[in-house]
Amino acid sequence: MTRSTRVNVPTWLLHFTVVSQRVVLPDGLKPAAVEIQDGKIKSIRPLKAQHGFQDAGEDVLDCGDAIVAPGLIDTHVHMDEPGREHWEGFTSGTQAAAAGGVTTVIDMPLNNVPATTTGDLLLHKLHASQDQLWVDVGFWGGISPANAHNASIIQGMLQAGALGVKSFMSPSGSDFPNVGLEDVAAALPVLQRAGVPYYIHAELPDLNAPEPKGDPRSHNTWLTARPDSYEIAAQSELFKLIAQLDASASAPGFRLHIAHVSSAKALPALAAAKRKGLPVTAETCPHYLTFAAEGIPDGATAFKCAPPIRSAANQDLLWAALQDGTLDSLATDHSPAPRDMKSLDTGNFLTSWGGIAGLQYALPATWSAMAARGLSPQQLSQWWSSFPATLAGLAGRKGAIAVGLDADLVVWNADALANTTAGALRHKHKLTPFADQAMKGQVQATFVRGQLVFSDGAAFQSAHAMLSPRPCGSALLRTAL
Ligand SMILES: NC(=O)N[C@H]1NC(=O)NC1=O
Ligand SMILES: [Zn+2]
Ligand SMILES: [Zn+2]
Repeated sequence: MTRSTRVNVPTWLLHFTVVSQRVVLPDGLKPAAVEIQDGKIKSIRPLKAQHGFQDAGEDVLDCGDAIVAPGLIDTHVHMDEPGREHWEGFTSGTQAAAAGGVTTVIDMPLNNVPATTTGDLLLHKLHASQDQLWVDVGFWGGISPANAHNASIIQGMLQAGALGVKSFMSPSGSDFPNVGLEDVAAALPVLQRAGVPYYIHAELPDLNAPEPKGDPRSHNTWLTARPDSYEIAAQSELFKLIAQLDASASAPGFRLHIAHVSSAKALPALAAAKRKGLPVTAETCPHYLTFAAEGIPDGATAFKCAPPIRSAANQDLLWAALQDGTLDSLATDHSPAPRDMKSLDTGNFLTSWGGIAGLQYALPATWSAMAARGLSPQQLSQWWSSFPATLAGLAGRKGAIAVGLDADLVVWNADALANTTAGALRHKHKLTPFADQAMKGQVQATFVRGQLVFSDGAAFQSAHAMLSPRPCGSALLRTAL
């Protein structure tokens, strides 16, 4: 299959060498010269730190001490198009990604309308995305009670190019019905045989829970409405289902992936499931790692998301779980909405849209907190590029700086502050809890398959790396990889 929206840029624009004293390579942070041709990494040569790069015959983009890393792969983004492009949309969403050093996003099957639950609806979304993509974009299909029991519809989504599928176990807040355990159980063997991930929003609500009490302007009221027990219960039920599968029937690439783990209390069972060898992985998000419930002001609904942001003590345990491998990756769950849906006039956490806009700030939010903990840029690339590429089935093509892979690169300064003013923000809506935060990790340039899609000032533009004049991202379809 060759279905693709790739735009061909003349190859003479795409032969140059990126040089830096700090390139994130699979075996460490090193001085290196990365040669790019035809959108791929053609060669990687070591550099002597004290000498710099000297080869008169090559077009060199010298990044000095800036970090050159694999572009980030955000596997959890709601672009909301078609149908809710007034919430975000592919143009603003992928421009924000580019400005944030995110070179690939995988779009969720909701909150676009209708939700992406058939192959035809995926093609409809693909059509809507045409000529709007500034970074590469893949798609998850959606599993709801309406298609979970129909293997040919699920296979149809995969044949149309979905990289895997996604379900909610609690109401999604939009028009994508949540599944029950019987639906998950029906879909799992189909996904297992197909070798694709099953991404799950794992909160299992207690249907007998009383209506939330307390001041609706207090984040604490929202927190008590979405207790840790919802995450614990959902994961526990999922692990039981996964354990019942015939492991020998799993094609490579199949796994259950737990979206946005917020509760540290769910981590011991997750770690135990992994120790048993169950095909389970999990992510958390920058907002859970950088904000704490104690610090959320009354009425500040920009912070509302599900599962909710929990305590500072909980946050420390999420960091520990990332470091010990219980959590595998990071993703933003970028889920913006128009201002009026965030109940800013009343500050009511119970009526506000649940969803945080953070796509453009993935790198600085993560890095600021990592730098404070003494963690390394390689570690950031593991959580933001390497594992996400594996999850999305893109590991042979993206997620590392290695010969033969797509030249998806982010050049970033580890010490400079990111510009977090509204003027620099490319999201369609400027409401974000990261607004005006002092965060280290300034993205200086972003390359998607060798094409410059973002440059902070003129420093990284040259005759050989000119800012792309038009959307040059591709749709990443499973059937065309
Ligand atoms: N519908 C939707 O995007 N929901 C997301 N928002 C959020 O805070 N958690 C989600 O799963
Ligand atoms: Zn979710
Ligand atoms: Zn989401």
